[in-house]
Amino acid sequence: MTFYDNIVVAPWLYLAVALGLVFIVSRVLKLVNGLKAVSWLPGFRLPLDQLGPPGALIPYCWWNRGMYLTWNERFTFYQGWNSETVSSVPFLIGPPAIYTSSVEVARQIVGGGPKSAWIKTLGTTRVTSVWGDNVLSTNNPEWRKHRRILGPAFTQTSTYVRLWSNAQRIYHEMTAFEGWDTQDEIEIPVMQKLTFRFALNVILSLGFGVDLPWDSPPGQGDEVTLQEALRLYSDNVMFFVLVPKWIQRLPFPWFKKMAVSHRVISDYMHGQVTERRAEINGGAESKSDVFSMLIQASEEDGKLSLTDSEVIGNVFSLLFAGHETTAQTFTIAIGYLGIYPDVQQEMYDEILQVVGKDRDPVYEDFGSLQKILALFYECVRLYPSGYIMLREATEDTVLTIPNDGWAPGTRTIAIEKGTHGIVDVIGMQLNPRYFDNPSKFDPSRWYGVSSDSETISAWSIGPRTCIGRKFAFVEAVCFLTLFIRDWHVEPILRKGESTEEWRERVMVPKLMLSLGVQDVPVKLTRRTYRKP
Ligand code: HEM
Repeated sequence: MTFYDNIVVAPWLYLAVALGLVFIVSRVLKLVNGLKAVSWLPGFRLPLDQLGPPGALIPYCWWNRGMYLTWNERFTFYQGWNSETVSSVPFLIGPPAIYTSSVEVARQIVGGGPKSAWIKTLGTTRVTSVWGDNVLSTNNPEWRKHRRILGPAFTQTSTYVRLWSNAQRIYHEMTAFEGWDTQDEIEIPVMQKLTFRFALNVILSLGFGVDLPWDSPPGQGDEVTLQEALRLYSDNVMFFVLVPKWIQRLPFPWFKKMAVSHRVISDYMHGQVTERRAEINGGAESKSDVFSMLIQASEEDGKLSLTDSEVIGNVFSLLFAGHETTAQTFTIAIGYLGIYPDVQQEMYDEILQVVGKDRDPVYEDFGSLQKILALFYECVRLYPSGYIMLREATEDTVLTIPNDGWAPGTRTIAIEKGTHGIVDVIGMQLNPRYFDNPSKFDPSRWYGVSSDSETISAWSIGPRTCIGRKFAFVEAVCFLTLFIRDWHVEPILRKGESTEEWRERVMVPKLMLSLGVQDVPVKLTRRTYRKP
């Protein structure tokens, strides 16, 4: 009898080893199938999908790059693979994916027409359709209906004239309520608090027809006012979108407040739809916000009619897509103005030349304030608030990609159904093929570039490009012109800190639904004469 004959192996151990082997084989097969799905395109092989849970939520480390991958590796990622398009094939959880920093490949993934194989993923759709199907959440053919009905609100000059005057009014409300009008020097610890409120009030006024006072009082006791509810909702949109409904119903005081906010908004929105439909059918003149325009359009055109929840869904899609994105970029622009006093002076000089000191800017000045617009483009280029565009192939398809090593020409690769297509907007905006010295902050690179140029790809390209692109341009030029005209910006430095160190501390990205930076602390000094 040998030593080994005395060892008794428990049956469960056989089972565990067998299951372990089956698991390993299944993961190897998953990896091989994933590699086939992307035509063995070079790239990284990590355990998890980097954009879905749990991979996206795990901090950046050697075995998981997560959401921060495209930012943290923005100067090395594509260079490392010697290609503008690379693959990600997870071997534990998640679908195979293609990451691209090429506009030509992006056009095939996000710019496709009705026959495109690429659609928005189920996850993206779920996140953006909490209030009802809408232009942001749907795919063809429903998307065409939403886009056609929402489109006219974004092509009429009257929308932009109203946008300008409302943004101007809200800016003046902000300076009055915040006490800036009576001070010559102001320290602002977190610039985001103001830019977010500004952008929210602008979109609520233009989109919902709700004019929020800058400093609306809170409700009494358990009561939540509409203003408060809208603010709470927009500040905590991720809670409503990502937290399962049964958790939202747990009896914690803050959860209850969120539930009440949701109800207050829902009652208001449904009441408004009924009221506005009745007004329009009764022959009353329709209000001029997007909300009423949607109801009017859907009442007029039977083929394009929207249900109540689709109207509300579309109005909310504007809140969702058009508030945080612009607010983040305004904050970044203010941060950059503080870091680059020469650029700030150049912007101020343009404002003096176009608007002067004695009047407020008007919408007619928009076309002449080219440097301010260029500043906005440059901030979105370096910190694209919509930093990822995610799609899924619904059938086997092909992609034509640039040759490796930045050699001239292209090659075609087969992509299998189920593969994710990730347009890496950060990578695209730093691609040296499109931008000289791409890491340099230089608004002048945009001087003379037409506002419909495809170089401005951070708002997407093709028929599904951002519907609020011009809206963002107009709002930005109005806000930044008023702001730079009135205030000189400096960073608030810590003791012994240099501006460069401030930049390294503050202009560090924070990724959520959109890309922003850490809290931006700035000091403002009045440029203009203060009325006594
Ligand atoms: C800095 C400002 C902004 C940036 C960088 C930005 C960027 C983008 C990007 C990249 C997309 C495409 C997303 C995708 O296809 O996956 C998009 C779509 C969209 N954006 Fe914007 N956006 C901005 C401001 C706005 C504003 C102000 C509004 C509304 C007033 C808005 C409304 C929308 C809507 C509704 C869509 C969906 C369009 C469709 O699918 O047909 N955006 N935006």
